[in-house]
Amino acid sequence: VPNKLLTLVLIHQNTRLLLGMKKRGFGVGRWNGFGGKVQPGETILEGAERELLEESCVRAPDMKHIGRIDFEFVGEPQIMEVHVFKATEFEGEPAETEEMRPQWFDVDSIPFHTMWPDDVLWFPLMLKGSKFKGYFKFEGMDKYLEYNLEELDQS
Ligand SMILES: CN1CCN(c2cc(NC3CC3)nc(N)n2)CC1
Repeated sequence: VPNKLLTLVLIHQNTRLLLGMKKRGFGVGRWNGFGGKVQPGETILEGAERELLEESCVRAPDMKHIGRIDFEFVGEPQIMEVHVFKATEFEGEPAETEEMRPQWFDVDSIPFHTMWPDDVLWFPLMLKGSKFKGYFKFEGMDKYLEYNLEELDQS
């Protein structure tokens, strides 16, 4: 079964990080970056740009691909392949949409208790500018059984 291609965009400006409260669908009730499914005929980057605009009303032309995390769920054959992007600049004003309610957080007070449980493990890599590759095996929505995370050489 081919992987499900998904995107996740974080906007990290100095000491603040833009997150959105997911208002419906997968991950509802958790703070996260912005993203969604990659559509046929678009690149992963185009998908990330499209979802960011749809979900937050901002554009981030400088977004860079910084990582990939594969998520397996016990009992589910399709792996979720999440491509993570980070941007520092953005155009427009973050605004609430049907999907997301945006809010700025200080990087020292990220609400990990109301986020996906994997985030506390890889957000530090994202914040310090590392490139990374990860794998998590989840059982249900709140627990992972296994994981690995590696920082990749930037050289
Ligand atoms: C389109 N979205 C983007 C974000 N994404 C996830 C998933 C995730 N953990 C996986 C166990 C679910 N953790 C974060 N931070 N984001 C799922 C798909």
